[in-house]
Amino acid sequence: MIELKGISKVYNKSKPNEVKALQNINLKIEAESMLAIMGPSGSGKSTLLNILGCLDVPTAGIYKLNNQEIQSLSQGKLAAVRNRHFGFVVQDFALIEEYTVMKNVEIPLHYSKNKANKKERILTLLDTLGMKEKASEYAYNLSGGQRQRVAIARALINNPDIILADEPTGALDQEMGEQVLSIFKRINKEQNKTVLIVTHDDKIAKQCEGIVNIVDGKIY
Ligand SMILES: Nc1ncnc2c1ncn2[C@@H]1O[C@H](COP(=O)(O)OP(=O)(O)OP(=O)(O)O)[C@@H](O)[C@H]1O
Repeated sequence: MIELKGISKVYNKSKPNEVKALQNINLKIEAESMLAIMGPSGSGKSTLLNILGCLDVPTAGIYKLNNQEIQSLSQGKLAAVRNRHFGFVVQDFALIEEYTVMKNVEIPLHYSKNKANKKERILTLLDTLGMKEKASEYAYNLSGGQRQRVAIARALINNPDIILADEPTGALDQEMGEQVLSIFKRINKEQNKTVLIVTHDDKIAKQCEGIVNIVDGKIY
């Protein structure tokens, strides 16, 4: 499903502060797999996730998604690929605090053509994540684990086939982290979504099907 060939990313190219964040990355990710991406701080994990999720483009190399080369698409076409295929979850949840749960999950639908049965779809999704009864609650009244469930619902509302999660359990205690991981496992197994999780936590990584190790911008 995903194939990276010779992907490199250089920030501030040819300037004194040039950083080679990724160097000659070759990686194949099968559809419906669940992988952890691990590596020391600054090793290039977020850069890789941003390129995979079409939030950024590589400096060199080929990125094929479902056999289509996407590394040199225009910004507009890249955004369309991103909206159609990817859902994002981040460490600090990135919810709008003064919005209700319902309104937070609705945000990606503003950019989607498929607005049919909006309320029903959101409630069904919240139900599968154990958050239906909190639909009218404001984000600022939720616990960390509940916030991450809402963020996961928001990532899923457009029915993407790939979930990219950057340290999704990093702001949660062990128990909440385990619960959130079990949600990702369920999404992977029951909804057949590909799940890629950046994590520093060995316990989380061990529960994935495979681990991509990055050191100094290279995969080992
Ligand atoms: N926008 C940017 N401009 C310049 N340099 C950047 C930029 N983003 C990241 N970098 C640099 O690229 C390298 C890789 O950063 P990246 O954030 O991908 O690492 P990471 O493994 O995700 O780190 P962490 O675990 O600390 O989040 C680092 O040296 C970082 O300082």
